[in-house]
Amino acid sequence: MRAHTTDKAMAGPRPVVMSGPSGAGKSTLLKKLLKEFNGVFGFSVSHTTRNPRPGEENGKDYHFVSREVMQTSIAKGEFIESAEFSGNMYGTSKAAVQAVQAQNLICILDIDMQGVKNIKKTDLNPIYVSVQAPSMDILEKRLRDRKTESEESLQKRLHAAKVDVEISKEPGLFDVVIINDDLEAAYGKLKDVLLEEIQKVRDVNKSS
Ligand SMILES: Nc1ncnc2c1ncn2[C@@H]1O[C@H](COP(=O)(O)OP(=O)(O)OP(=O)(O)O)[C@@H](O)[C@H]1O
Ligand SMILES: Nc1nc2c(ncn2[C@@H]2O[C@H](COP(=O)(O)O)[C@@H](O)[C@H]2O)c(=O)[nH]1
Repeated sequence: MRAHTTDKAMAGPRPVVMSGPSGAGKSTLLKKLLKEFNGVFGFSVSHTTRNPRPGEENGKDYHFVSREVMQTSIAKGEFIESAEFSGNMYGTSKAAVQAVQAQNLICILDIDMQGVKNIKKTDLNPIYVSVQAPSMDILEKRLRDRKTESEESLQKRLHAAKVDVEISKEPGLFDVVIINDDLEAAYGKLKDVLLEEIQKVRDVNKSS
């Protein structure tokens, strides 16, 4: 895609983009962050055309929609970015980001590499974090053990992961690249990167 400039109404604390290969551990890390820093972060709920996994909730994990609905919304200019990934559409709506920023929370976007490139063309100005697995073998094991993908989807995701690993080395693309080997160590690094922004939100909340 296709990137659109965000509206002025979307101004607020600096958002955070979490990217990296499928299976690297983005959701695991951001769930820990949302739990520990309740009232500081808010998740930008993306739209997708893929089917929900067991346990996923419509409106919480994703807005699960048909391709037709998503294409129509994109054509109406309702999305900041969208991408085709592993045979499905994914996208960040303006409303998803606005809903978080309206609450003065740090908005977290979990998006793929195409999304990163497209967000770079907007005025969102996030902190860019890449989460990587220690190796392709470990990534494959994590994805297989998660038991969410068909063999076809898994192969597509591993192919996209190889591309992601190479592109993420591009100087200046990410503010930080976190190798998610030991989960607690990776989480510690993530918190270090976001500490200044977390403190800003806490200070604003204290004085209001
Ligand atoms: N440090 C870690 N050590 C071992 N397993 C991990 C670690 N981090 C995450 N995992 C496991 O790896 C699997 C993939 O993690 P997760 O679903 O968070 O990845 P993801 O990057 O969000 O993937 P996707 O982009 O497909 O949503 C999960 O089963 C998770 O429990
Ligand atoms: N460009 C975008 N990518 C997104 C968005 N929401 C999620 N994603 C990325 O898709 C893959 C696969 O996710 P999964 O939930 O099917 O495993 C992963 O890399 C996500 O980061 C989005 O709105 N835009």
